[in-house]
Amino acid sequence: MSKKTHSEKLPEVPPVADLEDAQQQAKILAGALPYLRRYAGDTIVVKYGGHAMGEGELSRAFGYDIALLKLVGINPIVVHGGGPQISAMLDRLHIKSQFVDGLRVTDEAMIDVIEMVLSGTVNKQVAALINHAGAMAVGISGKDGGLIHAQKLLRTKVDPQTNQEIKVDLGYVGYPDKVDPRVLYALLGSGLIPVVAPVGAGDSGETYNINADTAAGAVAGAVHASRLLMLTDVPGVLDKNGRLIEELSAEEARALIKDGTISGGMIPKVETCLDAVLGGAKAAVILDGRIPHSCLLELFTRAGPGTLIKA
Ligand SMILES: Nc1ncnc2c1ncn2[C@@H]1O[C@H](COP(=O)(O)OP(=O)(O)O)[C@@H](O)[C@H]1O
Ligand SMILES: CC(=O)N[C@@H](CCC(=O)OP(=O)(O)O)C(=O)O
Repeated sequence: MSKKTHSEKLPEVPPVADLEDAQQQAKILAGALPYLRRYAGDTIVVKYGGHAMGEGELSRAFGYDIALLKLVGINPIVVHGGGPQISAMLDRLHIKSQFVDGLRVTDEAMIDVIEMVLSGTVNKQVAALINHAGAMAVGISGKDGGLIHAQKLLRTKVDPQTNQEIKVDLGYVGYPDKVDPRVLYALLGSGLIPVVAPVGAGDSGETYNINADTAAGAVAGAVHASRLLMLTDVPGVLDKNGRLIEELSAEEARALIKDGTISGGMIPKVETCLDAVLGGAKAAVILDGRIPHSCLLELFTRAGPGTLIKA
């Protein structure tokens, strides 16, 4: 029987064409040194949005980025979404979705399907991407280890006809009112990378569907993450003319939500970033997850490609 070496299990390393290429690679690695030092030992929460989950090369690059962070001494925690994947499954079951301010109204028939897609299919796919890159990721849901305790989210809206506030019932949509990070520390302490599905449990053990941005922000706060990276399918927050806004203060962000420039799924994303930075995170960034290696570009180069939200 042939003896299996450790290196046989590692993912393929791209071939280096010649010395010039090798020197270029070495230069890039050396250039990353100040950043490696800056983040050594830090916890970084990465929100991997359903729209950012590309096919093939792109998702492989994401898995490599997260594995690399771990291997250089950073503690990454991934909180993933799965909105488009949920919609596809609900469509197959002929169940219609309705959204209020970017949140999916979730009735009793939908919550089981949503939990199945998020904690089952998507969670395992994301963990597998990281495992394939040579690190060890463990997929859990917010219900595991009592990580995310949730409460029903209550929303009100102003009725344009009567100008009165009306209650909007979003069903089993929850918000994380308590996060117990012990299970995350246990995994991180064992050299593992937690991959978290955004569902939580209520007082009676009922399941709540939590917007993944909100879940990521709550996790980032609970572990005092130094950074929150939000990967999505646009270059960042865009202005009225579709141009990228590179930096946003809390005040500017609120004004853009109010005047409708920021709408739909971008609202919980920006609100989460604001909560994170106002709650003590050093920075929160909304990034284009369609750019390969966007996490590495953001953390280890000057060319941070998205919108930085500051307090
Ligand atoms: N001002 C804005 N800048 C960028 N995107 C915006 C803006 N307002 C609304 N959006 C929408 O928000 C979407 C991102 O949110 P969402 O669909 O929930 O993504 P994800 O699945 O990554 O969480 C974008 O695809 C875009 O359609
Ligand atoms: C309440 C609510 O809207 N939950 C989201 C959970 C998934 C999610 O947020 O996924 P993305 O990050 O890919 O958008 C949903 O049902 O789509």
